[in-house]
Amino acid sequence: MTSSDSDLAPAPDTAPGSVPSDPLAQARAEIDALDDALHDLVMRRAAVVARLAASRAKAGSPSPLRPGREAMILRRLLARHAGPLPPVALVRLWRELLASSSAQQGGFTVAVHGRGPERLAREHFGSLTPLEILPSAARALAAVAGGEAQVAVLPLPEEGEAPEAAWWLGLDSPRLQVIARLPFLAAGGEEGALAVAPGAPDPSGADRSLLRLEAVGEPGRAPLAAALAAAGLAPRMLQLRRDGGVLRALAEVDGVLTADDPRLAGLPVDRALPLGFYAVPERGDQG
Ligand SMILES: O=C(O)C(=O)C[C@]1(C(=O)O)C=C[C@@H](O)C=C1
Repeated sequence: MTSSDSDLAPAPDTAPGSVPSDPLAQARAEIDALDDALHDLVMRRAAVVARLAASRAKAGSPSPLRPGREAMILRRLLARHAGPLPPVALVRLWRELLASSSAQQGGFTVAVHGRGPERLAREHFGSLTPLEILPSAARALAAVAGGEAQVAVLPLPEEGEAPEAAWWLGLDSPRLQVIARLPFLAAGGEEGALAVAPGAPDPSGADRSLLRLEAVGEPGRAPLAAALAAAGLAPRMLQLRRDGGVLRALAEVDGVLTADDPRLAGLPVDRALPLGFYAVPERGDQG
């Protein structure tokens, strides 16, 4: 046997069918078998997605993305998760799978504004999804409205931000709506972002809605919060801004809120417009 033959020949330990005696070779043989099994399942999963895409079951919808369904999948897996793989790594793996699954159902581009949103969009929509980085939230929303991108990822609104940063003031809901909050697995205290897409999001079973309020009479924060609570819409978050004589508020409330919700009718405001909803993020402190 030449030296090049011996380089190519399998080590005696790893000959097919034999049980390797060396612990490293044994673990690697086990990993190879598991990789084959995982790969088979990943290919089977992609074939089911291809069948779904071909079935026209989602025909007519502007985007293949179903963020509520994705949240349900991740919650279910996190609930059964055990062992040394950190939950954050589990979520990363599935985010790649889910993103490629959306891409399989049609071109999928994400318009992004902001550095934090750019990082979160990359993590959420996977390493292969094209990101279009835009200089303003308005440009990112225009890219989605014009069909150049399927989703916009934008900074979380902050009270006191400059009017041009407050993209939610001009969000053309129900045409464009907030559909997801990033990251889905949140450690708490870190930066967040919101995803906006055409049409209504799909509920995940545990969701929170955003509501834009406008009032000329300038009610204060406490009376507005009390009125929302009395209507059954106790705000988890309430941001206020006064532009000229008009008060505009952004409230985050539990559940799915739509424009025909009767609770909106009695509010002491001139306009109450739901801006969409998103799956309540999972806590990932231990991950
Ligand atoms: O359930 C669907 O509608 C799918 O398109 C499948 C799938 C998945 O891979 O599980 C892919 C993309 C959607 O955002 C949600 C789920």
